[in-house]
Amino acid sequence: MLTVTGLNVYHGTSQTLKDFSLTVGAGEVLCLLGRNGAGKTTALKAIMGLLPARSGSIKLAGTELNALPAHEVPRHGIGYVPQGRRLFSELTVRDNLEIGLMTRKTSRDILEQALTFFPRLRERLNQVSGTLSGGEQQMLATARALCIDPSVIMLDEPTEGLMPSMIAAIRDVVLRLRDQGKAILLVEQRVDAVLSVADRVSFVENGRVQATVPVDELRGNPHLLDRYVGIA
Ligand SMILES: Nc1ncnc2c1ncn2[C@@H]1O[C@H](COP(=O)(O)OP(=O)(O)OP(=O)(O)O)[C@@H](O)[C@H]1O
Repeated sequence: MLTVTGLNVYHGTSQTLKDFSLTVGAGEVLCLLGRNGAGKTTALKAIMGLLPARSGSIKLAGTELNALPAHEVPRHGIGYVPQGRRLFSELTVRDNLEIGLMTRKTSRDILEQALTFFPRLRERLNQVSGTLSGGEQQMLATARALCIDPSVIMLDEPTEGLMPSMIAAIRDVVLRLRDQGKAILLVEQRVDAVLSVADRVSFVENGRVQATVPVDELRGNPHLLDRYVGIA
């Protein structure tokens, strides 16, 4: 469904993505795992058109997205939950979700569907989003991404700083979305979280995907974790 091929991205003269390639299918969770600075966030930003790629291809269901202006990319059905959530913190929960709806002019039914995943948000629609707990803010950022009715959802470290019960709640949502046939691209540092949610894992090192393995294979090969993330 989403196929990224040979992406090259620079920050100034420094090359941060080198021939970066991945593919994630409908009903699949692909996790990007790698050390700090490996290029995981850069990859998601480049897919969203937030960073220009000098070369390479980003295809969603056969449509080329590379070089589209950033505001066009979500309209093709890629939902993005950035690291740090990037909510409009002065606005209410409802307003943040409305902005999601406006992005792709999706119907109110989609908002209702998104809220079925997050009953806590439904109870707090009129609350100013900056006053939500960290876990609730993560839920809102995810719900906002769902408001564009995406076929692909990309989440950048969604469990960062959350307590275990919230981490479990986010994992359950990711698995339910996968079971609904969404393609999910997840950047996640916590190996336990990766093992519990991923179908396949792509190891990112120095701006490249060095290896992609099914998660079952990873369980039997702790040396891969040691090599690419320094933990076994
Ligand atoms: N705006 C920028 N200007 C210059 N260099 C940048 C910029 N943003 C990122 N980089 C560099 O690009 C490289 C990849 O960064 P990126 O944030 O993609 O890594 P990451 O794998 O997501 O790391 P982390 O796990 O720490 O979030 C790093 O060396 C980083 O310093």
